[in-house]
Amino acid sequence: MDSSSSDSVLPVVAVSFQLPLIDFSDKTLKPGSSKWDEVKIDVRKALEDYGCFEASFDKVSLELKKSVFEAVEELFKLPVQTRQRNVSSKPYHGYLSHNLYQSFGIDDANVFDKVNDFTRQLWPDHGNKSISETIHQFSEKLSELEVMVRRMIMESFGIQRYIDEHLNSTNYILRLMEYTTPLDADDEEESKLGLRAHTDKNMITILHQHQVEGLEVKTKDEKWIKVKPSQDSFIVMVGDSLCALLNGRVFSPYHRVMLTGKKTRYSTGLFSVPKTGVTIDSPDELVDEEHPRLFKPYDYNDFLHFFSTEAGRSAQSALHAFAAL
Ligand SMILES: O=C(O)CCC(=O)C(=O)O
Ligand SMILES: [Fe+2]
Repeated sequence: MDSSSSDSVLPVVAVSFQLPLIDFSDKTLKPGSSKWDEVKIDVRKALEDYGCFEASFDKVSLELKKSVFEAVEELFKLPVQTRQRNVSSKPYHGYLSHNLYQSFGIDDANVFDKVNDFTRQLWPDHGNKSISETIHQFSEKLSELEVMVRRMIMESFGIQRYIDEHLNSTNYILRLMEYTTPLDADDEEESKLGLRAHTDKNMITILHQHQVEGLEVKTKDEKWIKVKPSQDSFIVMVGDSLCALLNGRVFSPYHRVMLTGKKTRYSTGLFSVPKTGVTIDSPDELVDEEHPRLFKPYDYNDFLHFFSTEAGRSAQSALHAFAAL
């Protein structure tokens, strides 16, 4: 979400790489269990080193993923005037379209009535019950993975006493994305930029790419790596606001989408986003001599607003330009 550019010129070629793969499907994975403590260590390490990891999570079944992408294809077949009826009171939360990219945005996609509001925007007479159910189920189940990751990371940094307050301070938006390469594209081998390099501005993002590759992530040592699509897993990624909340202890990586070939690419992203009026401020527990406070407290909406300005878009890091001390 929230694309900005760190690359003004087109990009160095990415190399294939396997991100840390962490299993969240174990039935004994409950707070307090030994499995939980084991996984927590891996989560923290991956988020410190890469700002992201691959998560296998079988609560979202293959069948449910299949239904989601059938729904996604159906939604993108709607006429453009209909797609544009997906609007939101929040900036950038509705239907978006630029160059090869377009996406729908569904606020509070883990709440059935809200998903119903979305399908009613597109089918005003009676919505679309089956699509609403599919999207709701997917988001609700996937949000369980997102909550586990946030619990683990907060426990791991010794700030568990803020967990409930923190979890209550966010809600979710689900984005359904389509990337199309024009049929008359001259060179099939040449990569085309589907989504410019950016860091996400929210807390945590959970991505899933359906069959067609394209997602690339920049490592701390500035190498671009390709994240292969996998039908069994999701990519969990840190956004700038989690980085700020944790006083820079985790890394929010630049990432982008590069398209090769002519296949249409579909992906989904579940974003946990601070609610309106929430201030992001790192707890004192995370500040000491070795870790001086890095960011001033900020209102998430002010940060987004800064990001929509030329200064925000052109900054190497919008978070640092906006909030660094
Ligand atoms: O389509 C993708 O895989 C990535 C999308 C993304 O980075 C975003 O929406 O912020
Ligand atoms: Fe993103």
